[in-house]
Amino acid sequence: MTVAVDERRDIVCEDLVRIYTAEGVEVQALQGLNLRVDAGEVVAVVGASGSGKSTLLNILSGLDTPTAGVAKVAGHDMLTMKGRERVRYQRHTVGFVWQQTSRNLLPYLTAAENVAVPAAIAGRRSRAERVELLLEAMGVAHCGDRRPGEMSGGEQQRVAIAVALVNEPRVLLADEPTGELDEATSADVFEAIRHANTEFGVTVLVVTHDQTVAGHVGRTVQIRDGRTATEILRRTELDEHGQEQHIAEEFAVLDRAGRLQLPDDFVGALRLEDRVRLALEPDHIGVWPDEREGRE
Ligand SMILES: Nc1ncnc2c1ncn2[C@@H]1O[C@H](COP(=O)(O)OP(=O)(O)OP(=O)(O)O)[C@@H](O)[C@H]1O
Repeated sequence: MTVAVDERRDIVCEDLVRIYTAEGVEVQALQGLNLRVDAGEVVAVVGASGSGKSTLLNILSGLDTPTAGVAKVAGHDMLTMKGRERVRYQRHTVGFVWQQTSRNLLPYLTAAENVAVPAAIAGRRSRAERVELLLEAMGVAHCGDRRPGEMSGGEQQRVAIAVALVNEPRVLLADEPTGELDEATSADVFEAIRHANTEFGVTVLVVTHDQTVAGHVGRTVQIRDGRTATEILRRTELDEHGQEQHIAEEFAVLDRAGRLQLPDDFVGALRLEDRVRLALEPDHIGVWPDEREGRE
């Protein structure tokens, strides 16, 4: 039974911890993060600067090793993966898109050549057709013969997605893919990422501080202080007039130990601090401020 459940999960992080030690000072970048992404999902991890987003992506891409916990991508264990498995993993299992366009594309090659490079390294046949198909799918067929310096930032990132997809990865990881773009161009890039999911079936994890990503993905996970805090799930329903309604609902993440992090605005609205009163009701749990006498 457990195997069947794991096969559906392309990304599993359980109690993931990453501690950096710099000049004798410890920084806990990830403090027991929990995250699960099912095969075929598009999930965004959103958080403020310093919340641990890049640390998470570096671990999932096999560039960094966690200090403790579980991190698995498409069955590969990020804590134990070494040498040849790591190379195979980075070449075939995952595709990456980074914030800096210069990290995604080689400046002296055209878009088509950039897409062809990882395919050539992997020894793929029929490369030209695959390159053409991907540039077309990402809406940048017109950029095939241009070098990165001759394309807009948004076009470069869409070519970068094509590069990431060329070896048919199971998972696409994107770290701030719109960090250097304006809002309209960012929306195009997020749509291209979504299109990669619907057309090629790739599971997607986008890490960003850009809250507008929520409008483009099925699930947005909020990360705070190296932990996943709340989630927003989007779904589409038909109303009584047959019109599509987009519904976004916020959920708190409950970890395996039963810990729950309340959203900041809930805590602020009721001025909750230190201790709260709990009551188990038939279908919900009540949470109240601690208003015993003597408390301010
Ligand atoms: N190599 C490192 N050595 C020491 N501390 C680090 C290192 N990398 C990251 N950190 C610290 O870990 C924490 C999380 O950093 P991380 O880069 O993952 O955050 P982030 O959410 O990606 O931030 P940003 O959006 O600014 O890139 C921060 O406090 C950061 O200073």
